Amino acid sequence: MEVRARAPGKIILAGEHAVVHGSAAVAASIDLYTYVSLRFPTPSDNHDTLNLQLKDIGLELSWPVGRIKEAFPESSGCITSSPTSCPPDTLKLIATLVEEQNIPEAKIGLAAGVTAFLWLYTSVQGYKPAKVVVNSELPLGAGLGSSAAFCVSLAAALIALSDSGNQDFSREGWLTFEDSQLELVNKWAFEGEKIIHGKPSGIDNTVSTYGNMIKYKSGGLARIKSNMALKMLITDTKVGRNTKALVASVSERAVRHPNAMTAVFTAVDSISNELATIIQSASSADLDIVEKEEKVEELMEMNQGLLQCMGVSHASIETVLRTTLKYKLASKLTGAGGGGCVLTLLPTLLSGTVVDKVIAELESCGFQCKIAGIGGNGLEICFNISSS
Ligand SMILES: Nc1ncnc2c1ncn2[C@@H]1O[C@H](COP(=O)(O)OP(=O)(O)OP(=O)(O)O)[C@@H](O)[C@H]1O
Ligand SMILES: C[C@@](O)(CCO)CC(=O)[O-]
Ligand SMILES: [Mg+2]
Repeated sequence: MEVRARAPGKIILAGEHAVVHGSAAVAASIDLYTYVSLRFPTPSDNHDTLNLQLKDIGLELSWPVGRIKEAFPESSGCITSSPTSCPPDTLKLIATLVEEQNIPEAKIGLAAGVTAFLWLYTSVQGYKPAKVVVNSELPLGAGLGSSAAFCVSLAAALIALSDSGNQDFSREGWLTFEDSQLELVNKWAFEGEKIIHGKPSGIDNTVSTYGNMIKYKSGGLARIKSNMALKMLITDTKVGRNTKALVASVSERAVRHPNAMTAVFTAVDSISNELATIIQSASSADLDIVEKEEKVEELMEMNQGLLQCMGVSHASIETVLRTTLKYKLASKLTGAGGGGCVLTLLPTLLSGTVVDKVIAELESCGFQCKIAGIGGNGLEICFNISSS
């Protein structure tokens, strides 16, 4: 028996970072997925290892289950239904298990993801031997929510094959979870995100779990029904960054300048709320659509200015902004910033020739552009009985 889970990445249209400090943010899923496959060996396989293959980085890690039990004997694998944070002592014990794998220095940023894997795996499945394979269509660490898609798809695969999973394995194709299970997956994924991000708001795992478009504020989620065909160009600056460090740097700035930063976060809150209202409002004529797009562009520019105030822009992001502005197009960073990806709104009436030109100019700077589908399905799972 094998289960596969897939969870989408995301773009944040407004409100990143400020959402960590209580402001509203607007996010949408994109049609790029992370896939996790989970398979338990049959008794005749005689395997007693937990094997993790991270295909995107060409890394295969393996732990004898006895070694995991010895390192942290308290995990029972029966707490599936009550997601809990990894206690600091356990985090240290897991860190030794990760260190023993001698992950190459160049890939050390991945250690947090592996730690999150071990916490989620042992919490839901205990010390069962298994083979877990991860691969993704998302760039890792580029602002498109790869960490959340990783945690959501992993939590879903683990829960689907847990004793309380209640799944009908004979159903075929990609399936959705029931609401109660989606909620459970989302909570476990949030615990994984805490290990990777330090202090996540929960927006990334929530939009990856539920898909579509959401407005999110301090744990509260409102689904948005878009009345606009938003077309976004996503430019990956290819400058690597780390969400945990960027989130921490904004918090430090907020401690140094509490009044100014509170004003910045309040302004972002208003931008996100206005953006959500515009996206949801009905439009009748072409003119109306143009007006709405112009407002969205202006709000994106204002949000970008405030992200600069927070200190999370980057020279590469500024290059994208300058380049797209030459074509009168508005852009903002998406996700944690510091490099990573930038969004540019492509208005409905923009000619294909202009789109081609702007992409060519951005790519001549060494950036990579794509137009992703926005607002599709969230988490889905698929069973493969024949591989038992
Ligand atoms: N497919 C994957 N395989 C292994 N590890 C992954 C994978 N996807 C994400 N990760 C883990 O997530 C980390 C990247 O998360 P990070 O939060 O820094 O960036 P992001 O989620 O892509 O961007 P953002 O949080 O700004 O949306 C990686 O270093 C790794 O630990
Ligand atoms: C930077 C941030 O706001 C979004 C990262 O995609 C962090 C978070 O909300 O967890
Ligand atoms: Mg992340």
